[in-house]
Amino acid sequence: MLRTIGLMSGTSLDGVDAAYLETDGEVIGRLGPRLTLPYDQKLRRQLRGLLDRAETLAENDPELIDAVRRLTDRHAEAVEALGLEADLIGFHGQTILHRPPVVGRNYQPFTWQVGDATSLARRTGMTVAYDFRSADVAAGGQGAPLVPVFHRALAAPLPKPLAILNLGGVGNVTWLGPEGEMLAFDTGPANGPLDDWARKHTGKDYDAAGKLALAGQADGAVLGRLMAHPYLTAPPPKSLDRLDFDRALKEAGAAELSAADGAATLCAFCAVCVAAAARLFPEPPLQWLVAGGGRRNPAIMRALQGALEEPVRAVEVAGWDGDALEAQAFGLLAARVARGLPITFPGTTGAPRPLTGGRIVGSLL
Ligand SMILES: Nc1ncnc2c1ncn2[C@@H]1O[C@H](COP(=O)(O)OP(=O)(O)OP(=O)(O)O)[C@@H](O)[C@H]1O
Ligand SMILES: CC(=O)N[C@H]1[C@@H]2OC[C@@H](O2)[C@@H](O)[C@@H]1O[C@H](C)C(=O)O
Repeated sequence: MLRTIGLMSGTSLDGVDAAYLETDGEVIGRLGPRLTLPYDQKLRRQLRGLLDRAETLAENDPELIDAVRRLTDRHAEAVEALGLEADLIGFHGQTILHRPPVVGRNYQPFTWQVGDATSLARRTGMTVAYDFRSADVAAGGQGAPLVPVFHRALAAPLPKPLAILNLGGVGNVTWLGPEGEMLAFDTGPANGPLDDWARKHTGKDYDAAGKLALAGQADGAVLGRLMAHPYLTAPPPKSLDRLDFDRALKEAGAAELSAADGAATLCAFCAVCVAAAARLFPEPPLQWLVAGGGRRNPAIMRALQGALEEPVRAVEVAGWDGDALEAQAFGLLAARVARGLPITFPGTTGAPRPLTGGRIVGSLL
């Protein structure tokens, strides 16, 4: 078993999650402590600015260089705060642009995670695995989601079929079949647009406990227009950029709604996207286990249970830590990179065959 520390900076741009995990890349041994180090407002604003202009951003942009330095420092602080020795760090970095292959779209597929792996390795004295997505995109895959192989290992003892749903800035789901089959893809927007909405209408970073959304009513007309978005019925593989639905939300008239109704509509849309995802599964799951910050929003959880037939529960019912799964996943993925095991699959990213990926810096194992 390798002692790993997984580090994930998600699309919500709120901070870095760090988790300790012992694994050989296939089986999960000991799960250790986890923590989140939040970003200060300056770094959040910087990252958001980079996301907004990522299409035209130069690699030597001074704002980018400064943000990468701060981001990497915060990751090193997270490793130091865990206070544990590890053989290997799994460093996802921050996605600032994700342009996966899409049928009918004529661009060069590209995915961009920022973060300085070399300086993280130097500062922590540990070997660092990073750049988990680009080999998959280069081979024609979506480059996301990457967590399914970890979900499969974690859920090994649970009855199947099973759906594991992560509600971060974007939603992603892993369907696990009885024979170890994996089908995974991004469902649609989750907390991302809701956070933007809360920031605009309340000045807060997010709608805590869904208070704003619970005071409103989902708008049927806006929801109806959003439901017609072709992404919902497109067959997997598929994945999203954090900002992919911004134009659709504007065109559907979401901006004209009251603060509370807008929030309720966004929660309902998150649930509608998940229900649409369920129609793409080979067979219905026995239950839904929900991870990520969205499981703390009762407006989202209520809308989900209303939209789905099967029981919907936070992953804590399985004894998992719903704030840790993504970071833990990058510990396992790092071990797979180090051992030369595949990290992406036809059923997860649409890779042409199980593919290795990722790069390593530091003293090799
Ligand atoms: N108490 C809460 N009430 C309501 N919403 C919450 C609460 N706590 C967290 N959230 C939501 O969860 C979001 C953070 O979720 P999470 O940390 O899973 O996202 P992420 O890892 O950055 O994203 P991704 O999985 O897309 O990479 C916050 O931005 C907020 O919208
Ligand atoms: C390109 C990118 O960073 N995608 C993230 C994002 O956040 C959630 C969803 O969209 C998921 O596809 C992915 O993250 C997780 C960790 C994944 O790859 O499995």
